Amino acid sequence: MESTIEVSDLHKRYGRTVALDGVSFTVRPGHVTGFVGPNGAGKSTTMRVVLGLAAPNAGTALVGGVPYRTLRRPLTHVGALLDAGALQPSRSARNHLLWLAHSQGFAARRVDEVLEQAGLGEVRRRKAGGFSLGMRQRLGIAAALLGDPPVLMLDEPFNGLDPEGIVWMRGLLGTLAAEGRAVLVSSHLMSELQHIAAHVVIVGRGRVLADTTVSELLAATPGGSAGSLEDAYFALTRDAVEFRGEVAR
Ligand SMILES: Nc1ncnc2c1ncn2[C@@H]1O[C@H](COP(=O)(O)OP(=O)(O)OP(=O)(O)O)[C@@H](O)[C@H]1O
Repeated sequence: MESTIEVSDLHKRYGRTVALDGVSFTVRPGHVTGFVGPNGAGKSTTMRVVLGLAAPNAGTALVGGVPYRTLRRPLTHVGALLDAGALQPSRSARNHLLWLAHSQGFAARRVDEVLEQAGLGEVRRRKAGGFSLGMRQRLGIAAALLGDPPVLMLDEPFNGLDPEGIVWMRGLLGTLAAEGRAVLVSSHLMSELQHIAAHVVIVGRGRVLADTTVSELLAATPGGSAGSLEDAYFALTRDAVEFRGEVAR
């Protein structure tokens, strides 16, 4: 199976709100692709469409060349972190993952492996409801890794992580990409993405503003390769900001 996410001319409306207005891009294996844009640009909607959680009004979204809903054991194809809060608070971290693993026919041994990989080995029996946001993010990552998928799609994985967690996440994303996986990561933290992403897709108001390598993007920005991804981002999104105050500098 190809390790790719391909979205093609996606359109999505919520009532009178246009969330996606013709979004197309491909996420390829072997590197981290950063997915960035102002609040309301359409990043989460795109990810939800890829996972079949939202139906587009037009366009297609494929994982490994096929629609998500046709995948027989989806967690072995794509691991996703969309909403780290979406868990049953009274379940322990381990039971949360066991429940997921059971639904897809994975062995309990795999649950313990991903708990260790996510740095949750010591708290595996604690109730997830008492977890900090950073620990929930780690649990979400463990769930995403459960099926050893060739494609990963992570919405704001750095949210709530402490400095040690940020360094850990950076290393993990790099490793997953180096293993040949396709890794799509949305983040508002440009400095983090500059560390880890080789490719970037920038969206604004439901449209793709740039789909390029980070080095090409920097070369085309005033300041050149010495500049920052943040400067390139602001130059591109200046006119596409929904809530201007939030990115004004
Ligand atoms: N379920 C929904 N019902 C109504 N409108 C929605 C819904 N989901 C998203 N939208 C709207 O669609 C647009 C795109 O939202 P989306 O959450 O995809 O943006 P985003 O880029 O992920 O933003 P953020 O950076 O704030 O997470 C916004 O205007 C948002 O208000």
